[in-house]
Amino acid sequence: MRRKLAAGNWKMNGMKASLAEIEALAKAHPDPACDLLICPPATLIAAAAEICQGTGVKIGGQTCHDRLAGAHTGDISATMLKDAGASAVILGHSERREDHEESSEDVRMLAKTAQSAGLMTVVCVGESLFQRQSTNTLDIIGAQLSLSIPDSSTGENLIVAYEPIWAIGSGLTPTKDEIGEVHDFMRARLEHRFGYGVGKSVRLLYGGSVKGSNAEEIFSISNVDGALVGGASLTAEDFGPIVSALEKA
Ligand SMILES: O=C(CO)COP(=O)(O)O
Repeated sequence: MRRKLAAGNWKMNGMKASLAEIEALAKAHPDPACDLLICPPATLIAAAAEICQGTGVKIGGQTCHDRLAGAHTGDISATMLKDAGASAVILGHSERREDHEESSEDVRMLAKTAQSAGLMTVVCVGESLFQRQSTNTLDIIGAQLSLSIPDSSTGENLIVAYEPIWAIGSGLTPTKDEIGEVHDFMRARLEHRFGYGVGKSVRLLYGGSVKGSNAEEIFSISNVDGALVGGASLTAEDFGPIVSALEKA
């Protein structure tokens, strides 16, 4: 049985004062029936990890470099994330694929390095609106999956997040059938590539305008093992109802 996961991606949001939200989340869910992960900006990782020690909340990074150390000004390595107390890292988010021109091949290198450093990797895939309207979405997702995910992946070090780019921060969400179609397809692809056991154990998250009001419906979809939440993960008040819906799913 895959343990469900509610993950929050704070993106470039959050100051020291925002650590109170993580503390409140941990307090509100002292013994959560699902895994909880918050990925704050890098500046808050060490302090957040300290606060979360002994709680059900884990802390993650939002990206890392494909080398573990060296002359790379401004970058952060997987081992640094680990050293700061992170146990996971989001890789290949569409905002990084676009803003930093990260290709799927780049994402695979990052994931390979992060996995070798002992981090859980949350690899993001998703189609643009243009791709959904003009081509076969499953072809896009299939190509991203095969190119972005390293062979070193297992059920313990890989999570895949399906985030349709047009649903991120837009208030738009795909229909239940559309999400189900992509998640069933991703499950079949992973089983085909890694074998039934590993393919079955990789958790698949949906991301894109998840809120307290639509969480229950999204979590009822087959092969949706949780969510990667942006805006609604920034406060305990908004994230709490999503966590509660997942605990009940
Ligand atoms: O990009 C996302 C999470 O990584 C989703 O963001 P929103 O939940 O704000 O749409």
